[in-house]
Amino acid sequence: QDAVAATPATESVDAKQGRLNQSVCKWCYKNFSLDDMCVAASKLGMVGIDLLGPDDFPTLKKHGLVCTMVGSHSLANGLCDPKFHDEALEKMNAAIEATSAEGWKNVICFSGNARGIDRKTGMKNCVDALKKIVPVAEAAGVTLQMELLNSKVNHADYMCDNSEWGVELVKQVGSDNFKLLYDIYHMQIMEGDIIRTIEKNHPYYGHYHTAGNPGRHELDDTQELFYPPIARAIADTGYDGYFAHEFIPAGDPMTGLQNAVAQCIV
Ligand SMILES: O=C(O)C(=O)CO
Repeated sequence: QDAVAATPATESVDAKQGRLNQSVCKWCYKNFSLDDMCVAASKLGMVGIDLLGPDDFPTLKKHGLVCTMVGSHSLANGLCDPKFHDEALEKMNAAIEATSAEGWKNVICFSGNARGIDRKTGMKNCVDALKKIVPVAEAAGVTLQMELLNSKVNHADYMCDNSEWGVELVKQVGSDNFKLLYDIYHMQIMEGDIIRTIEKNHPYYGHYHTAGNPGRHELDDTQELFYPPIARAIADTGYDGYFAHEFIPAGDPMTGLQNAVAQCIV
């Protein structure tokens, strides 16, 4: 059977059989309650759900799941622009506290949009903000993760839109508690060369997101990324963080999720 072909609904899929700790983003399943998503994630052997906040934590815990990436500040109003520093840092602080209280690991952050700020100045602004908050994250045992997003299709003007800029930022911040969220869909759009890039930069990547490209839908054979070897390459780096699916289902949502999980059991 082809690796991307649909797994028969009768066949059970258990992510725990593979090396990657799989997770899923709730925002892609707007018609499902969090309770229903937790049931589905547990059934597929996933360890948790991405991009939620403290109000959602009791539901996750009821199902024995973790929040694999906790939300914080706005994506467009981020750390490259000093006018958003106070608001972003306040939200990151609160997210770090809530995450650490559960013994969980990750809080997301964003460069935000450039709004005319050049990349060198934007990096300095990000470093200034991160140097203030990274000690808080270190003390809490939490990793802040800046997401790499495409600025071509979905997030025009977003500054942290390529690995080279992101990796340089991680080097300048210089803490194990600040890494990049490497979104495979977004980076396929911006730079491609996915497996080689992961092999080269994996120490700087602390979290992964998936989706098919083009379209940001299922990891099926209508799109160009072949996920089994990508997942294998990530596992082969010795990665022990989380690997979260973040595609918007075009077909039956739970069939698509089951197929995605099955392909990434490596
Ligand atoms: O909003 C997006 O495009 C994201 O990938 C957030 O994780």
